[in-house]
Amino acid sequence: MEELCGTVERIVYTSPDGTFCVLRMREKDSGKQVTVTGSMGVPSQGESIMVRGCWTRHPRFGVQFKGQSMEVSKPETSDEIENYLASGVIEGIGPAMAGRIVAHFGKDTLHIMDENIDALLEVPGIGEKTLQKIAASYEEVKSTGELIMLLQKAGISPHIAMEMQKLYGEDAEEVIRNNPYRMLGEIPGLGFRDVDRLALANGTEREDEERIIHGMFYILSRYAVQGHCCAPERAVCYEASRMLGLDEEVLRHTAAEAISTGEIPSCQFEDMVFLYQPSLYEAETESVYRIRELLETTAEGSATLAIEKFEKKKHITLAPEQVQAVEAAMNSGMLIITGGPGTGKTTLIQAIITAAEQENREVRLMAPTGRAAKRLAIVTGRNADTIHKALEAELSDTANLFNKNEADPLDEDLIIVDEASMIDMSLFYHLISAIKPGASLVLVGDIDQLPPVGPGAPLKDLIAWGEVPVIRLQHIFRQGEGSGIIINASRVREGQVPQSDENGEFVFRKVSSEQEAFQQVMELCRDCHYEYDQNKLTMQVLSPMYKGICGVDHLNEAIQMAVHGSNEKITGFLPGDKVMQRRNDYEKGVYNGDIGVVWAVTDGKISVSYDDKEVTYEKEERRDIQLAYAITVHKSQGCEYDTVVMVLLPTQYVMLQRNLLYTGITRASGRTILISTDEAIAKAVATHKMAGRCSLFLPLLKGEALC
Ligand SMILES: Nc1ncnc2c1ncn2[C@@H]1O[C@H](COP(=O)(O)OP(=O)(O)OP(=O)(O)O)[C@@H](O)[C@H]1O
Repeated sequence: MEELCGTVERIVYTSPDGTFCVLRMREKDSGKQVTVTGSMGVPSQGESIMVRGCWTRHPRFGVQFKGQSMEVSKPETSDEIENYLASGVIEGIGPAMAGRIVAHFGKDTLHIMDENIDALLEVPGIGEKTLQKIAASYEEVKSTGELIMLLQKAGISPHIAMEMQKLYGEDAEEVIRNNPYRMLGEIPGLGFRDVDRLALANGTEREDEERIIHGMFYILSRYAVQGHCCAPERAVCYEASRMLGLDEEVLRHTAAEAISTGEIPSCQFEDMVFLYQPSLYEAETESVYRIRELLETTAEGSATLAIEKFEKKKHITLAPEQVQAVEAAMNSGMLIITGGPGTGKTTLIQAIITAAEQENREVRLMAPTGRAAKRLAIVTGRNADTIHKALEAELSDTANLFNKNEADPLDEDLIIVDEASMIDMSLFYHLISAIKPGASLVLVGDIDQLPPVGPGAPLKDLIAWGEVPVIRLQHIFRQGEGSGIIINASRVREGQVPQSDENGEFVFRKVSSEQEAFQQVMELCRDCHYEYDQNKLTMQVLSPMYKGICGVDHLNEAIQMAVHGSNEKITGFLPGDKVMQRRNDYEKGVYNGDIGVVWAVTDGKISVSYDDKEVTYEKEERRDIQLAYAITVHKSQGCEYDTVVMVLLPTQYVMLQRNLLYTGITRASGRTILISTDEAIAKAVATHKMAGRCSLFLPLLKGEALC
């Protein structure tokens, strides 16, 4: 073990649970910049830290210091103090002001601020008002000092101390000593492992019941990240016993009690007990009741006239299954329409809208992602929202609130949701809870695509149940442009290897190595003049994974260098970079998956031009965007591009699945170029079984599970 001291210059990456980070640190002794990684909590930019750990060599990123634990120390030298003040930790002091203060007081700055903060008035630019702001904020920072020390011993960032101070005030320390696990879900960014370390260091017993129960919920949350709604009790107890360092018997005993009191929700199926996180339990069990209610709704509407009107207007004749779908949408409480690209789903949505309006029924259109909602709005010429927006969701790190719900449902009589295969169990529950009595729901999707990112696969389960009317669209209507892609999509769906077509709409470029695949992608980018804005937005490179030579991270790095003609890796964003929004931001009006081009980077602010608006990101918001020259197939779900370049390689073996290949190649409307090996494609088309998702939604619908 070595100790490394220095100042944090940049936080490069923080894991979503706030435990792991990658940072650049200016080492105190050598003055060199070093990369530090590790699960040791996340410090703030500008802070002085001491990290214990060892040097390692990362295959791609080179030499790094792998930290095991970290302590944040009070800044001492003038530079350290300036960095600390410039980090924004104290309200009213930014980088320029920090420079002026330290230029005036040098390394006595913090001492002077402790003893006589009024002296700051001597610094040019600080008047009474600013002084008051700084003094109040500094007082707060100081009063959290002890708390910071307490947290630091458990390797937790000082930022968490501020959050705790805000929420619990002077009771913060008491919470740590007497009820630490309540902080989970109350303090954003604090994960179970952090709280557990803190709790154990402050007197919580290893066998403490709260510790065991929250430990089990943590294990269940890890299952949820992998797509599972619940998990077998035995598996959860086994994993929790290992994680908590306790005997499995102790775990089982506590679990049995918590299950009997309902503290840990559970269901029984085929002689096995399955455990849930409370929100997913509610979602699976309550959805079953809501679906039964929906199925009891029998609207009585006629579609005949509307169909005739629609056919005349569009100059087409609806196929029998399309007619059946319009009629079913008018007469049932719930309907599922599934079909691949070009099978007439959008046409059907339009026909259903015409029929509903003929019956004076108000329609609401939605989709799970902002991109999909936008596309739906364009093709139907009507307003379409994300499901979250329609349900007036207020999302935060610690809670999700849906203002449209059973008590205050949506006003419309017919809710049509496109891309429904992307809806996870929780969102599905909130959606059907917000449908008013007597209203109907039509879910439209392509069941052969990837399952939702979140836990569960409700559309698939509902189809498998067999009680909800399902219309399967099989006939491919789209001819001409893009049909080569559709034919190959059908081949993949049926387990056959795709083939290049004559029109060049679907090109299968066979390669024999990862390196060759990488070169092909780079050549294509060059040939397609990927550096020009126009082409950047119409062509999209897709890869199944982030890691590897042909992973999204490396491709983005390489394409960014090529676009800017640089021989060195570029850090951050430059004007001209293609970027993607990573979360829904309703205030800015940009959504997860929206793609734009950076047009200016000034004072750390990044201005991005999206197709219909321009958005500026403050320095601290830069994590909301990422380079998007290449994106994952999962991220591309619900999107459509002119040209798609997709790589699929044997090294990405966990991702070699039929539905992933299918989803990737069907993202293009004009041209798909697939870069792969015979071996990888053969494996992908043959791997049909979705990685199993643990959920009792289907048995619950069938009445086979007991809760
Ligand atoms: N009954 C029909 N007769 C003739 N053409 C049809 C019929 N239904 C749909 N089409 C045409 O087929 C094409 C594809 O239909 P549509 O866009 O509705 O399919 P889709 O399933 O929504 O496809 P995608 O998912 O790729 O957007 C359109 O040009 C549409 O006008």
